[in-house]
Amino acid sequence: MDAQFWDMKWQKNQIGFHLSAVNPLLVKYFPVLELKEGARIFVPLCGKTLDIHWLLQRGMKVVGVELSQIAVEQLFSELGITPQISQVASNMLCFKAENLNIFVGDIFALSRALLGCVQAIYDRAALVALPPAMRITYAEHLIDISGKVEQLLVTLGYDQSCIAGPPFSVTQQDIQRYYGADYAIMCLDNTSVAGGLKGGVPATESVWLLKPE
Ligand SMILES: C[S@@+](CC[C@H](N)C(=O)[O-])C[C@H]1O[C@@H](n2cnc3c(N)ncnc32)[C@H](O)[C@@H]1O
Repeated sequence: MDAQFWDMKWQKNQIGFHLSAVNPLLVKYFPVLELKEGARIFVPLCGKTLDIHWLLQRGMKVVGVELSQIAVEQLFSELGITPQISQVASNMLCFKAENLNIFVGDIFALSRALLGCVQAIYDRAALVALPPAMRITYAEHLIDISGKVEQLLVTLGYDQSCIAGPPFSVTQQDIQRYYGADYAIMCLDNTSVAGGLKGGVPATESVWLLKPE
């Protein structure tokens, strides 16, 4: 899954991962993060998720990173906000508005200095969008640039032999391997995906709270 793969998805509007409503799991479990109004939350691989609208309405400051400029332009357009756009690194733009910074580029090119201070991470369809070989690097990079803040993580579990990802199946053992050395990992929810994944493959959506240790 390289940049070209995701660019094509956005160009062809093949964005089945994009929910047409705020993720109910975010609404249900956001309070466990115990964030104060004005806290800054990082949404990696953010697409144009409506969850960002909801977080802003909750008084959060949101910072995201997304490869596709199409996605980010649509995000701001749907928010009804005109961003200020600046080139913040040779391979990174920043779309900026009040309480909202979205970096357009590869998360692996996002530094701690660019990201700035964040109090929490909300990962929905980010870890599971990455193939197994990239996930350890992603988890280490996320910890490195965020300073190991708490995470609300949403994953999918299913029989990977039935369909190819993304989204990829991520097990509890995987999460333990990626994050177990740095976080206490609590499973908050396991819910069957209604209708299954891509043509009905039974799948479970899980919510995890990762608390820094
Ligand atoms: C499965 S989608 C999820 C989007 C969003 N989190 C949501 O819930 O709708 C994954 C997104 O990550 C973006 N992406 C993939 N690899 C990336 C990378 N290395 N850096 C930044 N964004 C990336 C893709 O363009 C895509 O929009």
